[in-house]
Amino acid sequence: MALLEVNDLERTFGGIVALDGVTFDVASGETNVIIGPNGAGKTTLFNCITGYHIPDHGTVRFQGTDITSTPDYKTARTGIRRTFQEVDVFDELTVAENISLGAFESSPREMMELLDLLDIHDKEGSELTLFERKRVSLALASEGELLLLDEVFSGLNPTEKPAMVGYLDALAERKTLMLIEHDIETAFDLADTVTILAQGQVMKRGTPEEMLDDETVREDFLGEMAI
Ligand SMILES: Nc1ncnc2c1ncn2[C@@H]1O[C@H](COP(=O)(O)OP(=O)(O)OP(=O)(O)O)[C@@H](O)[C@H]1O
Repeated sequence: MALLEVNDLERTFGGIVALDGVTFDVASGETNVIIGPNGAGKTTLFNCITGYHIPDHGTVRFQGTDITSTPDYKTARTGIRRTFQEVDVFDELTVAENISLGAFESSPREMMELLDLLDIHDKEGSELTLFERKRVSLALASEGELLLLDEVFSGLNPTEKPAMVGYLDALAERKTLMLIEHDIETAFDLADTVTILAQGQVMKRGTPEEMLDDETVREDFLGEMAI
């Protein structure tokens, strides 16, 4: 059984069709990267998986349970956690205090160590760099089994990007990851599977190698990034 099963999801906003029959599975332990042009429906898909939006049609199942109508504050407890493009860390709290808000069932120490946060545990949120804030929000999300990560690389400098790939590789050994990513090279570096979303539909799903082997995908979606 797949960890996440998305079946025939549809979501419209007024006359705009954001998701138009999206179906795919994510296996436990898989790292799935979602790519696609602006307005493709990537964020709406995350919103429907977490229950921030309820789809007009279709189902989302997590660990075999139908969570389609479960609101987001409850899906977090079922094991789906999310990070946002706008990093949500409390400025007036220290790193350790921020992480204590993550409702960890076990000690968060392992995740703090993995994300190199132990040395800065007493630094206040307001003093953190963007890279540090992103690692705090990753630690907070890491209590989940399935982590939905929205553009984790945006705003990072050329030294921080490969370091973040390293952190995500380490996280991927313990968790199932879904990432929305605009940088194709980074996406393909991390992905076990890639999902191309366009106009609210899954255009193709497969390994990075399968994407690169597909001439239509190369021409239509990968552009000059496909070397
Ligand atoms: N709350 C909303 N109200 C109205 N329209 C929305 C809303 N959320 C999304 N849309 C529309 O749905 C479509 C899909 O948007 P979505 O944000 O999911 O795309 P995306 O692939 O995440 O885009 P981007 O890469 O630019 O973030 C777009 O046309 C968008 O304008």
